[in-house]
Amino acid sequence: MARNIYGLDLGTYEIKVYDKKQDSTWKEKNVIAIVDGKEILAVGDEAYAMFERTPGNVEVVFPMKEGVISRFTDMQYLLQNLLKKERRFTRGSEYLIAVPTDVTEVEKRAFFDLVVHSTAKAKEVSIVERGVAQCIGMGIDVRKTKGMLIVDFGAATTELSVVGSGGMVLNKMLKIGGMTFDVAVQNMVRRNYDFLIGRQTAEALRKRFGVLGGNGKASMVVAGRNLVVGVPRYQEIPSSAVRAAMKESLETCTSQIGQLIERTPPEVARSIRKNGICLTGGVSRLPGLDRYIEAVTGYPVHVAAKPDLCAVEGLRRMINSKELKKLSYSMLDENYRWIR
Ligand SMILES: Nc1ncnc2c1ncn2[C@@H]1O[C@H](COP(=O)(O)OP(=O)(O)OP(=O)(O)O)[C@@H](O)[C@H]1O
Repeated sequence: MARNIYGLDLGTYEIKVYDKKQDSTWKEKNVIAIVDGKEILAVGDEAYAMFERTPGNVEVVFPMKEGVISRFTDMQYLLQNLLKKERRFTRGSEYLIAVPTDVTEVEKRAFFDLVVHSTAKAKEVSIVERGVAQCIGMGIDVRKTKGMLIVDFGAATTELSVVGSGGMVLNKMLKIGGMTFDVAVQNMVRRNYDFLIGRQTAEALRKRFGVLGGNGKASMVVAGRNLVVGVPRYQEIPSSAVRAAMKESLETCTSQIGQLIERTPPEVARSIRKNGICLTGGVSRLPGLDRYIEAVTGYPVHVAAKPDLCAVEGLRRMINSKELKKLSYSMLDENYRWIR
């Protein structure tokens, strides 16, 4: 069978894949369900549907943690199964992988090993900084732009990338993301209401209320367990409490954005002021997040169309353009060095 080319954006929460042969993009949850510590029960969206609903002998695991692969074998199994699942998978294919910049060489190398040392038997593996892929995904000519600041609000990380003149100028990865907000909301509900809710309920609360907007008096009734009487109950949670729970993490993000801009060379910073800050990643869909960042930083803020698919869209464009492909690095190349 002729070789295929896959574009992979491996996120802590969701895997996004571009398949050149099918010319299609798909995404699935980066989750695996394991029975008795060894047998695989389900992968992807199917496994996520079991999250927090399984019996004691079934473990639902996220094989990536804070943007990097933490359970290599599980991740390898998961990816291979997702690629094969009802899709015409081609062994010995080519891979273009979007990787975070602010991680160690060993952590980057794991993305390479994932497809080379597996039954996928990749023939060629190239990588590109995720910030650069996202810039391309937004239709920006990275070779010509003098300065762009991309803030990728993911599930477990927020990656700040200053891109200019065809490459990465500055980059910083924060260990804050949608899951951090979910845990903060869960803790707030437990502390203020003696009430236990699951992560998916916390996620639903923050997605509904966001950061700004509305009349501030909205509330939502959620199911959970009352910790005083120890039985399942319903509890009304006001939007103000949810927003207060996310405040500290949001402030850390905006202060880090400010610090990165301060470290940016003046010429590049001037372009950022003109172009504004671009928000990508699933969490940038939070209602009011763009206006909040705009108010705190004083910079114009835009949210990318389909923000969670921005990087994989960039990979699609790179795979289909010889010129753009030059912005990636082959990991099989002896001269490969991540930082030029
Ligand atoms: N409409 C929405 N409102 C708010 N948050 C959302 C919305 N849709 C998705 N999210 C959040 O986006 C996150 C997933 O985004 P994304 O796919 O960019 O992350 P990821 O790439 O898997 O993670 P990371 O980049 O940290 O490794 C989840 O935390 C999810 O709750």
